[in-house]
Amino acid sequence: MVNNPINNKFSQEDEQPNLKIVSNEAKKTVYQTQNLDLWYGDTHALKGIQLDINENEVTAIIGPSGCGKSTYLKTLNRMVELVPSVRTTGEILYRERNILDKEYAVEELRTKVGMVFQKPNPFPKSIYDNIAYGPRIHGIKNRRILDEIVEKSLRGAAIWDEVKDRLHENAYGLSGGQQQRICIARCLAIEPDVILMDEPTSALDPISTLKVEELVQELKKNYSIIIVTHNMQQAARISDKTAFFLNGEVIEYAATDKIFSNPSDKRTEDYVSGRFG
Ligand SMILES: Nc1ncnc2c1ncn2[C@@H]1O[C@H](COP(=O)(O)OP(=O)(O)OP(=O)(O)O)[C@@H](O)[C@H]1O
Repeated sequence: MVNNPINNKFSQEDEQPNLKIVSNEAKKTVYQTQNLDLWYGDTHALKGIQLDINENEVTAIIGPSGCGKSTYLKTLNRMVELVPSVRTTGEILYRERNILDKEYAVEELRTKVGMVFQKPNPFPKSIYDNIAYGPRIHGIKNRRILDEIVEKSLRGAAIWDEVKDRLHENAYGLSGGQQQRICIARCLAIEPDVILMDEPTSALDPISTLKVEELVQELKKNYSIIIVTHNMQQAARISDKTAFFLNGEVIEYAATDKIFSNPSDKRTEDYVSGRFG
């Protein structure tokens, strides 16, 4: 039977004096997922998910293909609603309000929660227009303000120096790794609270991957980051907490050190040690 990861994770860590003790007390919770179930038609893709996500941390979601990682991520900005057969029960509290409540305006949520996808997806526009796109939609027309936002966002995504002399060239002319950082900059331009990342480095070479990983570490000072990754070394390198999903359930959720060095559940141990998945 699956342990309740939320209720027992800290008490288990307290019993392990050599492990880093993670306290929830100092950090605020950005998302609280409570009894979340999700179906695509008859497919029960998420089962009884309980997960609290802290602000200013990197939370990694790991697990084998088809276990529900992307589905869970896409519930956090309600993108999953784009699939007509989707049905959900339970609650996802974002800053203490249930985003699954129909009264919660999805447009409002999307201004707070940005998303970066597996494949870099810049618009077929100039670098400048890619970053200015969101702010313009929100009514900002003043050129000087837009210039400031563009520079700040590109600096925030650690790509300003590489593109500052070619802001009006098409973003498609950049490398894949640069395009991904443009997409992160585009996300920052709307000043989100949370950044969701769905395997953001799986299409990138090792050097670009390293740059994005370093960037994630930097960004967590100001944002809460939730990242789906197949790359367990990446989860171990960059995340504070890790949730292990299997068959639509959260099997274990704890400090990343614990998940990778001393997991409580045999299935987590088998997965992180490469015995399946
Ligand atoms: N649009 C959809 N319509 C129907 N079923 C879906 C849809 N998207 C996902 N599923 C099903 O939901 C389950 C979870 O899929 P999901 O994509 O969330 O898994 P994942 O862990 O992200 O997988 P991967 O690592 O391969 O990306 C799977 O059984 C999948 O087939």
